Amino acid sequence: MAEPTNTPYPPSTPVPASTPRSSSPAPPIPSLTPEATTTTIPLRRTCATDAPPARPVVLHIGDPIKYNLDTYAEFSKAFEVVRPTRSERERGALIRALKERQWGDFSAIFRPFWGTGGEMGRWDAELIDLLPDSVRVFASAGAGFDWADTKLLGEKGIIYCNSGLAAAEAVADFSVAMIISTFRHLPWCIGAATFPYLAPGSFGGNADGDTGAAARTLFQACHAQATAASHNPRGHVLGLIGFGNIGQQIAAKLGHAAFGMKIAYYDVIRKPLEVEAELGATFHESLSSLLAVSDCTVLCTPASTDGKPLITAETLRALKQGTRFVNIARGSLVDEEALADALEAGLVSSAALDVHAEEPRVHPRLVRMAGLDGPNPGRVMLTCHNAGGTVETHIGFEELSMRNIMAVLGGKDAITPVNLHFLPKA
Ligand SMILES: O=C(O)C(=O)CO
Repeated sequence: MAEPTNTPYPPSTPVPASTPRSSSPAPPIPSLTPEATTTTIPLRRTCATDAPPARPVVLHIGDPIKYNLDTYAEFSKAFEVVRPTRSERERGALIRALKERQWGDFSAIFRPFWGTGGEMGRWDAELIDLLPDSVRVFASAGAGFDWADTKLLGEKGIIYCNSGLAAAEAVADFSVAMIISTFRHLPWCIGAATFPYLAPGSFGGNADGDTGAAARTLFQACHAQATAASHNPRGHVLGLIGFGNIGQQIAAKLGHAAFGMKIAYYDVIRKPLEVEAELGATFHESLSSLLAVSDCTVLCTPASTDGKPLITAETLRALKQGTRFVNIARGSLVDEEALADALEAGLVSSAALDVHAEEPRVHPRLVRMAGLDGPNPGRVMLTCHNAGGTVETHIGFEELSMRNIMAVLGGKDAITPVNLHFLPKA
C-alpha cells in the first residue's frame, strides 16, 4: 500500500463529511447492486455533436456505491453518473468507447472501490490521450496510484486524487502485526502449531490426523527455541521509509506511547518539527543513513514513478546487520531476489511482505523461507496485499472519492490531490 507522503498529520484526519464509521454499515440497497445498476442508471449515449449536458457527467468505473448512500444521493443529484458495465471497462472496449466519444464531454472519472474498476489496466498515454478536454478530476479508491500516470494526467490539466487518507489506519494496524512478526517470528510459531495437522503426510503423520512424533517435536522445538530468536520491540529503532499518513500512524502506534520503539524516518520532504516532536521521530537525510540505524525498516512510500525498485542489492548493503524488513507499500519497490539473498546471508534476519512484485505470484524463494525447513524456520511472513482491506477503508474510499469530485467540480480545492505539481501553471 503506497501513499503520497505530503499529506498532513494528524493521522486521524477524518474523511470529510458523513463517512459512517460504524463497524456494521448499512446493507446495500437492492437498486444499487451491480446487476441492477445498468438498468437504474442508464448509460448516456451521447456523441460529440450533442448539446452540452445540463449536469456534468461523471464516468463511474467499478462497483456501485455500497455504503455511503446519503452522499451518493447528493452526488448523483449534482452529476449525471454513467457507469459502464464490466465488459465495457475492459481495455479494448473502453478504448473504442473513448474514441467514439460514447460518454460525450464528461468531467470526472470516479473509481470508488479498489476491488473493481481496474479492468482496463494502467491509465497510461494510450488511455489518457483519448480523454476529452472536459475531464478535470480523476478520483480513485486506493492509497497507491501506480495504476495511473498521474504526471501525464496533470499535464493534461486533470487532478488525480487518491484515497490514502481513508486507508491509513487499516494499513498502519496491519503493519503493527507485521512488525511484531519480524521480532517474534510469528510464521514459525503458527506454522509449527498448524502445518503438521494441515499436511500430516509431510510431517511424519498419517492422513487420519495422527501427526506423529515429528509434529510434537516441531511444537516443542518452536516453543523452546523461538525464545532465543525473539525480542521485544521496545527500545529498538523503527525506520520508516516514507512519513505520510501511513508512516505517521505507524509511528504513533509503535512509538513511545505503546511499544516504546524509537522512531526514525526518511522522506523526500522533511516533515514539520511539530510533527516530528509529537511522534518523537528523528529525520534522516538519506536512505542509507536510515538503513544503517534501523532495527526494523518499514517501506511505506509510493511506488517509484519509473517503476524501479528502491530496495536493491546496493541499498541493502547499507542495512544494519541482522535487521528486519517490512513492505506494506508496493512490491515493485523491492528487488525480491536481492532481498532473498540478504535473508539467506543473514543480513536481514526476518521480513514481512504484504505486497509482491508480480502479484498474485509470490516469490518462491521467499515462500520457502516462510516454511519450517532449515535453520531459520518461518522467518518471512507473507500476506496477500491485505493491509488496507477493511470495511472502514472501503467506506472511506467511497466517501473521499465522491467528496473530491464534488469539491473540484464545485470550484473548490481537491481534498487529496497527488499531482498538482504537474498541472499547467494558470
Ligand atoms: O490502497 C491501496 O493502494 C491498496 O493497495 C489497496 O489495498
